[in-house]
Amino acid sequence: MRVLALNPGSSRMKGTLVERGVAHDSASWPGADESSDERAVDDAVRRWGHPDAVAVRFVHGGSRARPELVDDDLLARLARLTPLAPLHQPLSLGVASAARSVLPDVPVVASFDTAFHRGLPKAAARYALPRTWSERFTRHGFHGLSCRYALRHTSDVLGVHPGEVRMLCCHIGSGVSVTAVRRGTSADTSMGFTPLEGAVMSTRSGSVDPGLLLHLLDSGEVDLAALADALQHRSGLAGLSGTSGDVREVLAARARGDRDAALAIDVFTHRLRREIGSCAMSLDRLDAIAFTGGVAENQPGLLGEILDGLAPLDLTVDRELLFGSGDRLVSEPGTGAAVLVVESREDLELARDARDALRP
Ligand SMILES: Nc1ncnc2c1ncn2[C@@H]1O[C@H](COP(=O)(O)OP(=O)(O)O)[C@@H](O)[C@H]1O
Ligand SMILES: CC(=O)OP(=O)(O)O
Ligand SMILES: [Mg+2]
Repeated sequence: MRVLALNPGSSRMKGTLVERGVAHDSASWPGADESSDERAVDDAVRRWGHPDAVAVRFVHGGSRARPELVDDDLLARLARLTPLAPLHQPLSLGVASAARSVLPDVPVVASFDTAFHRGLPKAAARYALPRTWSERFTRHGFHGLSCRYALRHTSDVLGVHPGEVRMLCCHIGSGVSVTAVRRGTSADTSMGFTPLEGAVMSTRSGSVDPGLLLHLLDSGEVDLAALADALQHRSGLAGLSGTSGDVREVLAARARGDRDAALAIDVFTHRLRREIGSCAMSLDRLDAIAFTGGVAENQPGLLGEILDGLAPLDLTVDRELLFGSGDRLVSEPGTGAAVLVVESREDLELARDARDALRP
């Protein structure tokens, strides 16, 4: 089966043609409005021909545990989740609709980041809110397709069944999250009801004292729309450094001696280590830590800074391997938890989901 896997990110849309589990070619297109979605799908078809299926990554699937075939009803239901993932959901809805109109005879399958975290124990999934809220508004977790691939890859490298691996998956891209994986599922994760919770991100704040948010609203400093805009688009590395939030720009500014950029990186790495430390406590032992996502894959220097601050985890990282390229084990063998850098292959997981969803 030839699957066109589409992964709309906040900065760009990535597409891959996957045939029988093997990625043939990938491309990316700038996002994102209706016409650019159609252009991207048109371009993918021109490059790679008609696929047998299209798979689209949706960050938020609510409580859905499995991929689903897209129809008008599903799109309408997923559109209701847009306020919970405003940087991502509209892009996925847009490109799924574009795929249906460009390829009317081809099935389109929606895959959900949230599905991997369906097994979150209640202790990790619940917020300590009044009962009527704590049952309705639970922690979902995101970057699930990325975690699933990282688990698959890590268990291959370690030579053990995925169900036996106790690991952390640290996804460091525009969005940043840490997930503890046990028995093949999520034991805890840093993102919550929305992909705004947890670590500091490119433009997202990550966790902020809810008391501060109440104060900002109550004091009239901002209204709800301005607060949402600030937390989603103008916080994180962008807010602290005064750049776009692209890690490359922040690191370049720090190298020029910019103090705001240096502080932004310090806050980013500090808060990420805190999430790593707290997720590690959900595991009875730590076999591996996998680092994945655009920043982890391309910025070994910054990854080294993060790893340098993880002394209590007793990791032994080989600097030469760290500064290598491609998927690699960067820890010294036989010295505690394995440390891996893994390319985020959400595209392969998307294709797998499409095959599963369409299997007769
Ligand atoms: N050499 C590089 N190439 C691409 N992205 C890079 C590179 N170095 C750092 N990055 C960072 O990776 C981020 C994108 O990561 P990615 O996982 O593709 O994010 P997303 O899927 O959320 O858009 C960019 O914000 C950028 O800061
Ligand atoms: C969930 C999320 O933040 O995804 P991304 O890193 O692709 O923006
Ligand atoms: Mg991504």
